[in-house]
Amino acid sequence: MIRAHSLSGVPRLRIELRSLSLGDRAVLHPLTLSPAPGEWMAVVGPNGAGKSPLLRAMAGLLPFDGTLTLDERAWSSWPSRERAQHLAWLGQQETTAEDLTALDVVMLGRLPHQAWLAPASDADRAAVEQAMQQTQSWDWRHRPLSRLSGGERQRVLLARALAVQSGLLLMDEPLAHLDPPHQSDWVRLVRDRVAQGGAVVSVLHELNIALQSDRLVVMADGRIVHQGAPHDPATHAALQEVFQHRLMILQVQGRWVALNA
Ligand SMILES: Nc1ncnc2c1ncn2[C@@H]1O[C@H](COP(=O)(O)OP(=O)(O)OP(=O)(O)O)[C@@H](O)[C@H]1O
Repeated sequence: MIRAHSLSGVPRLRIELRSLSLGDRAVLHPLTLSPAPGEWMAVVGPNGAGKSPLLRAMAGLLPFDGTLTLDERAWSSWPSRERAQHLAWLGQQETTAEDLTALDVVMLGRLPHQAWLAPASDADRAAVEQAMQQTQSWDWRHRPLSRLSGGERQRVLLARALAVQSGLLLMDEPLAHLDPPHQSDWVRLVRDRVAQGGAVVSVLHELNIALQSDRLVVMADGRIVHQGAPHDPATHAALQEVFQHRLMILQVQGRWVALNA
């Protein structure tokens, strides 16, 4: 596998949230979260727990009552271009211009690095090729997004996020549509990112993948009910609790796995 661009000066992201409302409903309640450089954090919990709103708030995409800081400086006071260089986002069911080719879509990830209306540089082209090779999407780079399968499309959108070469990578259900080998590739990509000093936060429904992260953030009813390592019995207890004791958490060949009970 091609190694990721080496990351330096990864800023510390921190959210201190008092509440977040959608419409007239408070869907998140007081919480604090701060992914560390060199850490992969997996946010898990049942449907409707508030995982997506939390991630969107951390990416500066949803307003909330509280503070969001990068290196202890208010998110809103950072120039938008610098924010976009530091933080890459992969959302759920993202729509983008479907008639763009896969290559053009991934090149959008380089916008934060390009001067206004400037053509792509050699560094931009290299970053795009690297990201597309990493996600095995390079071979169909000239195909429009509308003519790709769900998993192929997801890999292009993942490549776009990787091409930013940001220190912070936030991904909401990144494994949607990915088959098991590509899920394993995704784990390797994330591991590579954090080995370079990056911070990765992912919302995951795949508990077996989440159990390979550095820290599980377990949510229920708009709150973080536990944060801990995958091997920690307290983490297993929290997972059992939020999933109504309908899991079996076992160790198989040195790895923790969750099975439906
Ligand atoms: N537009 C909206 N207006 C009001 N409430 C909403 C809206 N969107 C979501 N909610 C509510 O916000 C809460 C959090 O929902 P959300 O789907 O974002 O959580 P989640 O943990 O990401 O769930 P899932 O695993 O189903 O993706 C739920 O109670 C949901 O009903």
